[in-house]
Amino acid sequence: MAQSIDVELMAKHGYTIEQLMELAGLSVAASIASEYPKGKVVLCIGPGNNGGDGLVAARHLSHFGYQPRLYYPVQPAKDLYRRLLLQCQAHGIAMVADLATEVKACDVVVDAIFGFSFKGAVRAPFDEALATLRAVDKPIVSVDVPSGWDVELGNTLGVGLSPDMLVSLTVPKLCAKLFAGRFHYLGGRFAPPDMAKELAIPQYPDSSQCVRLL
Ligand SMILES: NC(=O)C1=CN([C@@H]2O[C@H](COP(=O)(O)OP(=O)(O)OC[C@H]3O[C@@H](n4cnc5c(N)ncnc54)[C@H](OP(=O)(O)O)[C@@H]3O)[C@@H](O)[C@H]2O)[C@@H](O)CC1
Ligand SMILES: [K+]
Repeated sequence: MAQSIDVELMAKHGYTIEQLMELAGLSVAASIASEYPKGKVVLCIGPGNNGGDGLVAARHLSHFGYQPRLYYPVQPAKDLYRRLLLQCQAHGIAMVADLATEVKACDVVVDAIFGFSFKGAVRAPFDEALATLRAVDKPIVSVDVPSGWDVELGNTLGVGLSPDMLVSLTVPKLCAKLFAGRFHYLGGRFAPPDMAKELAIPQYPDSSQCVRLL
């Protein structure tokens, strides 16, 4: 379902993954700016497109006056991610290695580790990262799907995060029904009108990149 929306947007409507990722990441930063005061944000970046959304969000958060830092333990050689990381570095966004220490000193944590393609037991080094984040007392903002959750069934493995904010992209995934945090936002404002109608996507206010659902 989630994957088929992506395919339709790209194969049928002419979008590129770079465009979708840019709008997705911008909407994550806009959602954060709607609810959390400016401060230190640690963004946990995974190895796929969910992580790419996080790299984009970090850059926009820096423009919005936040102090983002990246925990990015596995950096695939893919050109798109390499360029997004270069852009972050050009914005002076630091990389951090010790997640447990960093989260103690930050105001908000962004979970951009896994999205809708997560499956199976969590492999290193993300097993430890998720354990650290499960114990954290700072608000966590999950991008699209709380990491460790099955996209439809939720936290069936018992290793998933319990975010304070969930930013669903395009449409909430089935697991969003189980979200128990304070803020549920929708972002990724890219569906053309017919698709928006078919998927019953809520109206975004004016020029906003995000809309609060809960
Ligand atoms: N229109 C939209 O909705 C848009 C969606 N977008 C975003 O894309 C996201 C989906 O991205 P995605 O398909 O790249 O996969 P994602 O969830 O990031 O993870 C894959 C990576 O994780 C790894 N991995 C998997 N399981 C693992 C495990 N158990 N333990 C350890 N590793 C594991 C897996 O490794 P592999 O299994 O391939 O070795 C691979 O490297 C989506 O949720 C949304 O945020 C926007 O960017 C654009 C518009
Ligand atoms: K996530």
